[in-house]
Amino acid sequence: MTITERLQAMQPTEIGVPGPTSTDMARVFRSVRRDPLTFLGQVQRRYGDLVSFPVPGSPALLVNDPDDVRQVLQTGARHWGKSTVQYAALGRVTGPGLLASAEPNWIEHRRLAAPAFHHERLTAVSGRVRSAADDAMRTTLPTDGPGVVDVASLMHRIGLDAVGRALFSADLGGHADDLLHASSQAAEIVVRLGRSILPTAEWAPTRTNLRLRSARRRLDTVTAQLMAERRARPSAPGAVPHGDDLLGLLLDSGLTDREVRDELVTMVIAGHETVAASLTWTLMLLAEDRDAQERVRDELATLPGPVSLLDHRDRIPWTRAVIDEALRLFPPAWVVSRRSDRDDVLGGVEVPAGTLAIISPWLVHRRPDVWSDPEEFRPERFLETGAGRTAYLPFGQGPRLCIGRELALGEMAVVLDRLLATHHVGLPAGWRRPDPEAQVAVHPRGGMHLELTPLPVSGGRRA
Ligand code: HEM
Repeated sequence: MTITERLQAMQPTEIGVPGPTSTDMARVFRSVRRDPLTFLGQVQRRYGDLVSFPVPGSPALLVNDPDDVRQVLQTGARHWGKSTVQYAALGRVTGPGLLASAEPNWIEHRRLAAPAFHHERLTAVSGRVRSAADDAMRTTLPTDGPGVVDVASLMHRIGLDAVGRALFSADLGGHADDLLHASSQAAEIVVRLGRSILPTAEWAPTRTNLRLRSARRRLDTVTAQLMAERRARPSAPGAVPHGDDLLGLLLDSGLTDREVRDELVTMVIAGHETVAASLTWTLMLLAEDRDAQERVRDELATLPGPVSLLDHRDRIPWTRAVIDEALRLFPPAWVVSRRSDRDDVLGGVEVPAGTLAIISPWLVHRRPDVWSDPEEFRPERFLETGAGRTAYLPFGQGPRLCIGRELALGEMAVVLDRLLATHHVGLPAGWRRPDPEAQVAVHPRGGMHLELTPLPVSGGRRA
């Protein structure tokens, strides 16, 4: 590339879409990095449904209109791939695992992993998820009077353990601290890399690169141990050689150890932070709305036994509506991105190949033209048929829809069941909602400290 070509490539491509100028961006640069959610909301309000950012080279667009979102993620998905800074940063931790990978690897890996998320499999592992919740709560929840608990940290532990037990049939107890620490460190670096305007060479001995390398090494060690332990386990006569959970399926699939490692790390990162964040916000909303909380408790108490991973589908409509509404207000995956490999049309504007589309479920879920009183917690809206569904994508849309969706919804119902059966969730004195902080998922800044009060033990309480 000549110097002139390079200079030209540094200029934003002008396609006639409004948006902030380079000067505007320079002025708000620091606050954007600290609080991207507020910034995205502001630019949407100011410039509308298609907003252009002044980045060098191909256009970068914030895409808000539900029809355009569908075009990128679903209808035109074949031409909107994942070669974006966001997924390149993630790929530095997960490798080309399911979440970060592009075709053709992706489709083969998705097919291999799918049976681990089938309904029969989820029914079979419901008890394990329940035990993960019970074990973590037993040591954390107050037993003789109200106590303030950081439910964000509790939900993290449960989320990680549940992924381990459901997908790797492993009690991650021995590895949990290491995995939690390494995956949160890796996630934090991924976020930093994803927001950086200047790419750093991977080999450069920068502080970020060194920390990333150390987190990756620890993830490598734990996943290698999980694989070795499984290979050493004698298989039952007539059974699938390495077991029918995700780890077994991957080991029997002919993938290399590196590929299996990438999928395991992907599931740990994609599967525990998101569920933990969703549960944390759900508990906050229920603490703020005592009637909604009582209604969940009453509904769950009508079931003849403990909730299973599939009950959210049709047996507990109110609890499911609460979960759906919490995911609308606080979608943990607050941004997804795609890059086009051919010209397309968004919002009536021709966009060239190479365009970056940034989609924020956080914004789409708060559209006043689709959702009435969008900032209000109103689970009833999800009991009305089809309400707002065209502008609802906590798990994404189209072919790259979250593979863990059913597991996640099931886990949320199971954890709510276990916690609300024994404790009332309330607001501590001097309560102030924590600010949402956009990391890999949207977390409450500084944790979520709620007051948990043991309920009087009733004779009819379910086991
Ligand atoms: C409430 C919890 C969860 C939320 C909100 C969530 C959200 C999402 C979203 C929005 C995507 C699409 C990303 C994109 O289109 O670029 C996605 C993909 C994915 N999620 Fe989840 N997720 C959750 C739980 C889980 C769980 C429990 C697992 C597994 C244990 C998981 C594994 C994945 C994987 C592997 C992908 C990539 C799928 C593919 O591209 O084929 N997620 N998730």
